[in-house]
Amino acid sequence: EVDPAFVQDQQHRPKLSIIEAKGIPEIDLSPILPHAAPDQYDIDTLVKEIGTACKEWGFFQVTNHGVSLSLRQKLEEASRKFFAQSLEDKKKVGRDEINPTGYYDTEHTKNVRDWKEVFDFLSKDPTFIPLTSDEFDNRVIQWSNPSPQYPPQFRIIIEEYIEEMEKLAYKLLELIALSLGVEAKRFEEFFKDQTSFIRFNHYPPCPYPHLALGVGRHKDAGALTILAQDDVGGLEVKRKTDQEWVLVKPTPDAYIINICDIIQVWSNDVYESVEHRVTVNTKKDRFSIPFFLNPGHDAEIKPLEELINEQNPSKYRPYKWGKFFVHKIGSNFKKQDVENLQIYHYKLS
Ligand SMILES: O=C(O)CCC(=O)C(=O)O
Ligand SMILES: [Fe+2]
Repeated sequence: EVDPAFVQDQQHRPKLSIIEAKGIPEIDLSPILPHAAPDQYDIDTLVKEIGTACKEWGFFQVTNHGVSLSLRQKLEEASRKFFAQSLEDKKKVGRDEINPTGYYDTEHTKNVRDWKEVFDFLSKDPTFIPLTSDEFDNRVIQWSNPSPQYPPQFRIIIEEYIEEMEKLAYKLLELIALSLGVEAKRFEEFFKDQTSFIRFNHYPPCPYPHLALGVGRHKDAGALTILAQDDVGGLEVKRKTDQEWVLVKPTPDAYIINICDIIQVWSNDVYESVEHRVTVNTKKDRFSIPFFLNPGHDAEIKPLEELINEQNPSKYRPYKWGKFFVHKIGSNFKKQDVENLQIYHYKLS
């Protein structure tokens, strides 16, 4: 018998026939590789491509991104070894309500349990974060990273990989800023005390792929996500043109990039954070590794002044990233009776 905690409402259950998202743009980043001689024409073309992808899909894949393939393979190998341990060993680096980093297997998305297990690791150790989501509570606490004992070197490999993710994320942010017509470094200031983290996902085979999801439909709350998926497939994106769920076909060595809620707000809805989800299958384990680029907890998020005017007024009321983040994390940790906080709750009507 399937545990009802995992069962999706009828209208959110996956279809068995899948549409392949051939349309998801694949973007070659070689014009901005460190050794590339900068050619203004190539860079302008790249910026246009990124702008179109952000507008039409909210998702794209990048190749020639400069991240070492052997480092990625080392990390993927370490992730498999970590999850292959006994539950008891994994729980030695388990998450709790005080320090929500490390291992856990009970995440909920929109109050339905996800068919997966996870290991989270922060970019910055310590990371400063508000104690509560109450806007009048000024107390700040520190989160720190777990110290996994197995596989050996796991921590060092993760730290090395995170450095690469940050470099790629900043390059992408510059291209996105240019595509919106603002200064390349416009977003830099928000990331001084960043709250970014990397997540290791393991989706075990599931006997009820028609009822459960690896991750239920959701939008990512931060600025930008850089995802490495393996060759199994399962990530689906809600296509903007017709609201159909389409599969993001695995491309070896490419990264999947998606615009998250904060860029949606900064751009005043020129770009949108797109819904996605992960389906599971009865036979294969699937592994993925998203890097979530998040600003400092104190960053105030609102549409960029350069993009609003009398004809095009701000569509959002400002919010503090840390408060939003803490609220979200609390609701993913356990099932709640109320609707979770979503970015549209900040929309001005
Ligand atoms: O596993 C995947 O492909 C995507 C996971 C995801 O969307 C998330 O962790 O936010
Ligand atoms: Fe996601």
